[in-house]
Amino acid sequence: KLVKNFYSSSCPNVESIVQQAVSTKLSQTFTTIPATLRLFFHDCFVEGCDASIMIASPNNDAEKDAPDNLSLAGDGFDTVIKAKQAVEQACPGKVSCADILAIAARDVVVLAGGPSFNVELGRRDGLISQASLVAGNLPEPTFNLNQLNTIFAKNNLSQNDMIALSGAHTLGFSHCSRFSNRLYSFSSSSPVDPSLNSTYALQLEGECPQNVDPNIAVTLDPVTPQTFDNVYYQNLVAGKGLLTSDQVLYTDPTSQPTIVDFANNPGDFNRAFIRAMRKLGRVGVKTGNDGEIRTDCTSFNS
Ligand code: HEM
Ligand SMILES: [Ca+2]
Ligand SMILES: [Ca+2]
Repeated sequence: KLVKNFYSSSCPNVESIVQQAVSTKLSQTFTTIPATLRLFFHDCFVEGCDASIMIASPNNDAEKDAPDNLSLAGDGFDTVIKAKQAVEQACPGKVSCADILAIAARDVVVLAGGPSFNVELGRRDGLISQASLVAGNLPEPTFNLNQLNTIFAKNNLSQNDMIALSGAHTLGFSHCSRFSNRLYSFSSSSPVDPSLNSTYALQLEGECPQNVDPNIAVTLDPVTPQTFDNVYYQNLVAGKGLLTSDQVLYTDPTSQPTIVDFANNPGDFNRAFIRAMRKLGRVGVKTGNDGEIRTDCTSFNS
């Protein structure tokens, strides 16, 4: 079981050390924020929140090498690596990479203007990281509501949690390939997804022309891409959800009332997001003598 003050005697300053490292990294690049938040999510959904995502393999067969993880921005990994190095200076061998990632994910939300919250700690680092274990465990941007609910339910997260966590798309970018079907090949009768706001669709066609350079990415929240706020939900109400999996949360009548609530009441969103982040942080955790405390987040202790 995780607890808030897990390191109060073994590494009392861990949270301020991590926060300092995250701030320094942020002063170098804004991508620190969305990259770290997404990294936490992808870690927790595969083998639990155990920093399995951090392992680097010389054979490119670790979790991070799986197709679903190739678009994770390097700055998220770098944030955790830097924070771990700073923590090791103060308290060598005490704090897991999994906990450092959980703290850093909270810190980036706060640094982007989002709500602050306590992070439960005591996770141990996993001993497994395999690319082959990723497929089927992460949601795809083409998922409908049922598919989203099913994959989140496997991780003890409710529809409400799933909707709140999707609010992370208030920050960051998506490559054109993840949604271009909505612009050019939606259906035989309508190449453009009719749930897309038509002005927004034209804007996206401008940013993502057919056969665009695969490195081009556009903001997930076209209005406030650098601020953690509830504008993501206001966008969905306006037909400005970038991914199918975003827009479906408003289109589907089952989830629409929650979207309208979060769009109108930022306090409701913030409370739901905090609760969901805590629950996400408990997924599949190893505690006690399970796993290990890695010295270097990118490799198992030998
Ligand atoms: C609900 C199901 C979800 C789906 C289908 C999904 C899918 C995606 C996709 C396709 C991208 C764009 C990747 C790229 O092309 O580079 C993305 C980006 C992102 N996702 Fe999600 N995601 C989901 C949930 C989440 C959750 C729960 C979080 C965190 C709590 C999250 C955080 C992010 C962030 C911050 C970015 C921007 C990354 C960056 O700019 O580097 N997503 N997501
Ligand atoms: Ca993991
Ligand atoms: Ca925003």
